[in-house]
Amino acid sequence: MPLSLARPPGARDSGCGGRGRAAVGSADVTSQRTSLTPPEDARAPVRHPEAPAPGEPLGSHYDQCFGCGTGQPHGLHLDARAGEGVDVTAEFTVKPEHQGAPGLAHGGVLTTALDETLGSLNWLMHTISVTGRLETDFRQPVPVGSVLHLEARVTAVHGRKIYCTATGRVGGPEGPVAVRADGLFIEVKVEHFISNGRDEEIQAAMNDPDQVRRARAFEVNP
Ligand SMILES: CCCCC/C=C\C/C=C\C/C=C\C/C=C\CCCC(=O)SCCNC(=O)CCNC(=O)[C@H](O)C(C)(C)COP(=O)(O)OP(=O)(O)OC[C@H]1O[C@@H](n2cnc3c(N)ncnc32)[C@H](O)[C@@H]1OP(=O)(O)O
Repeated sequence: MPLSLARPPGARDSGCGGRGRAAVGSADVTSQRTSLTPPEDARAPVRHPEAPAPGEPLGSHYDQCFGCGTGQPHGLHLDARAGEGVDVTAEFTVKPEHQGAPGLAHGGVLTTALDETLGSLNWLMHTISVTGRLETDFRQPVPVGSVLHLEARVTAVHGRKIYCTATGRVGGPEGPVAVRADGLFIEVKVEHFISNGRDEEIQAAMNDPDQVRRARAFEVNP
C-alpha cells in the first residue's frame, strides 16, 4: 500500500511552522526551523522584579515532577539556580537508572534535563509555561557518573510564546557542550493543569497549601 502523505482528517497540526501545513516535504524543514526562531517583532525577555536573586536555588515546582521533584526516587532531581538575567543554571548527575546504552545516558533523559532546566525559567519571569516544541542536538555521548552542567536562558517573547535555549556541558561548567536544545514554551494559566491532569493528583495538589502557593507564585505578573 503506498504511503500516504496526507494528514488524517482532524489531525492536530505538528506546530511545524504555521498551523495547517502538513509536516512533510523539504519545505517544512525550513519552517520547522522558523518555528523556533522568534518573529521580528518579538521582544526581549524581562526579569520579573520579584524573581529569585542571582544564585538562589529555585526549588521544585511539584514534588512528583520527574525533572525536579524530591519525591521521585528515579527522577533527575534538578535544582536550578537563578542567573543574573532571564537565565538559570543546574547540574544533573547521570545515574545507572538513566542509561540508554551500556554506561551511557539515554538521549531522552538528557532531553528531559534540558527541558526541565528550560521549564525552570518560569520562576524568573513569574509565568507558567509548558513546552510546545523542543529540538535537541546530541554532540557527545554522556557517560554514567558524569555531571551535566546545564544553562538555560530566554531569548525572546512574542505574545504567549517564549523562545529559549539550553546547553549541557561535561567536564565542568566551561567544558564542551555535549547536548543543546532550542525550545518554544507557551504560556498557560494554572487551570491548564487543573483541567488536564488526572483527578487523583490534581486533588492532592490542590489540598496541599504549599503546592497551591508554589503554583500561584508563578503567575503573579507585574
Ligand atoms: C493547584 C494545582 C496546580 C498543580 C500544578 C503544579 C505546578 C504548576 C506550576 C508550574 C509548572 C509549570 C511548568 C512545568 C515546568 C517544567 C516541566 C518541563 C516542561 C514540560 O515538560 S511541560 C509538559 C510538556 N508539554 C505539554 O504537555 C504541552 C502540551 N500542549 C498543550 O497543552 C498545548 O498545545 C499548548 C498549551 C502548548 C498550546 O495550546 P493552546 O491552545 O493554549 O495555544 P495555541 O495552540 O493557540 O498556541 C499558542 C501559540 O503557540 C504556537 N504554538 C503552539 N504549539 C506550537 C508548537 N509545537 N510549535 C510551534 N508553535 C506552536 C501557536 O502557533 C500559537 O502561536 P500564535 O499565537 O502566533 O498564533
